[in-house]
Amino acid sequence: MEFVKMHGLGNDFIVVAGERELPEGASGLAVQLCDRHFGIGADGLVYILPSDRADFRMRIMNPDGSEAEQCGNAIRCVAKYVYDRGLISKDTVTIETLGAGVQQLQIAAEGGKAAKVRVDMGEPILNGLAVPTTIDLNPVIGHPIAAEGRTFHFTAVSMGNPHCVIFVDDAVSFDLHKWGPLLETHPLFPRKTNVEFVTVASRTHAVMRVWERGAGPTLACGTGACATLVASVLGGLTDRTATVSLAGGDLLIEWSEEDNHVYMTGPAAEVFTGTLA
Ligand SMILES: N[C@@H](CCC[C@H](N)C(=O)O)C(=O)O
Repeated sequence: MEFVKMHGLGNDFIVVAGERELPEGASGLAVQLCDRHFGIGADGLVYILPSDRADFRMRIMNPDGSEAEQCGNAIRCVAKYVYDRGLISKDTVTIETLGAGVQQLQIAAEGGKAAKVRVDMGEPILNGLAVPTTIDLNPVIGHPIAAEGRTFHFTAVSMGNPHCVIFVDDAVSFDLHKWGPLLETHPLFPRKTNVEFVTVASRTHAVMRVWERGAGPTLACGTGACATLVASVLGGLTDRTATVSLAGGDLLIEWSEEDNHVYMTGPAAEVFTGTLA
């Protein structure tokens, strides 16, 4: 099996192309290959597949073997993979996702290789039951969530996958490893959730740290950055365009008033290629 190791701001993936469908056993393979000691090591196993609705289709498995509906950093890597290998002859590409429909991506190249990608991430889902949470409100803003004697307040956003956004005094020093897993598996989120801890620095800048569903702490989360911007706008904390700073670097996020879509711009990088015996 040929693979390419890629990343978006340090959120890293094993990317496999050439299959027609998600292979049986992909879940077990993700657990094995994503392991950082006994495998290749990655935050996800990504398959690039043919689509009858778009140029390509993406499926992504988390390191715990669960399948995610969408991944903002992986979709930029998929665009880079197909652009750099000449699988598309234009600087736009459409990619079908499991949970966020078909997305349009615009590639900015440097020296013939994709360097940055702007992704139309679609409309955020704010209906509590649709995120999904167990809360029948639309939207769910500043709702209490209690764990181990502490109560946080969260905004629920789905970008195809669920996010629980919590504003804190200092996202960088926040105890992600303690609270992340408790909130990821909280009963308010029936399909578990990604958890973002956010500090707003200015109207155009938020700092975020993420605990990802099925993956734990990662250096960046594209859908999480989109959910962060949406929650910040809903809370009146930022403008509709802002930079979200993650441990691995910055993403520019825009929530358009015109079409209600969220647009994410950021880099994608290839690290090495390999063959699995
Ligand atoms: N890193 C991602 C999100 C990957 C999926 C997530 N762990 C989930 O289960 O929803 C991103 O960049 O969006």
